[in-house]
Amino acid sequence: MNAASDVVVHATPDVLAAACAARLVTTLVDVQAAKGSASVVLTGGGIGIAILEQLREAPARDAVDWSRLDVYWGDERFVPAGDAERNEKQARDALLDHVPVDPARVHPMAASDGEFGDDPDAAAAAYAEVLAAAAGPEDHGGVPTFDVLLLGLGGEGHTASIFPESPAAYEQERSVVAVRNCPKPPPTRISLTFPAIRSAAEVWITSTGEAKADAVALALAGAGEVQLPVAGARGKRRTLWLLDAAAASKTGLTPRG
Ligand SMILES: O=C(O)[C@H](O)[C@@H](O)[C@H](O)[C@H](O)COP(=O)(O)O
Repeated sequence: MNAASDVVVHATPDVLAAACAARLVTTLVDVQAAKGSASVVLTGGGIGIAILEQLREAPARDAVDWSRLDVYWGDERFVPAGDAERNEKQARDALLDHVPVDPARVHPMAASDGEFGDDPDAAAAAYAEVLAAAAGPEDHGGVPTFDVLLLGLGGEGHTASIFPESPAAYEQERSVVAVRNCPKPPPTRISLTFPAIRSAAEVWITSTGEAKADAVALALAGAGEVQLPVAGARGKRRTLWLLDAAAASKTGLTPRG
């Protein structure tokens, strides 16, 4: 864990989701003011989708110029497009279908009934090409410098779909990989790897609940990224942990105010 990690603790999951949504609005507005457009990488999972739902209802929501926002995913469940398990479907239901995003700037990972059929390796390679096409001369490794990359984490320390001791946890070359036999269903997924995650300017790790408290504490204490993948999630400029009191309960940190 790099020393530059910041940790913010909110009292409850609802306050956390609302505060993250507000933080996302102001961050994206600032980035768009500075460089004309912005990019965000979305995550699946309970808090990840709750943030999008709060963002949909946020009073300042439309301070963001949705037409100048590039949307990516950190991981995706490799299931049919209409499957309720799809992170893309959940994100569209929660937010993207309610704001005027430019469809050409929304980049979902392929579904298992899409153009690559039931071949997650081909789907992963295609997404790596999407990222490479979006990378600029100043970017490294064929991945754009995402402005904000959102992540969740599992109780055993997974993040995106990088699970402990899995092949993805050792991947240092490719930006996107297929992941099989995941302990968290559905079993087949597509995921950004650590090099891609670490291309982000800011990585925001969001988590709630006692079940995550050990993984949070271990990651902040410097655990290794193969055994505890969330420990390998860090941004080029900032790594921000956004937690509720329960997830932070073994860090000695408590909500302020
Ligand atoms: O597609 C996924 O499942 C997510 O990307 C995954 O990494 C998730 O963020 C964590 O498992 C936390 O999920 P919960 O917040 O629901 O515990």
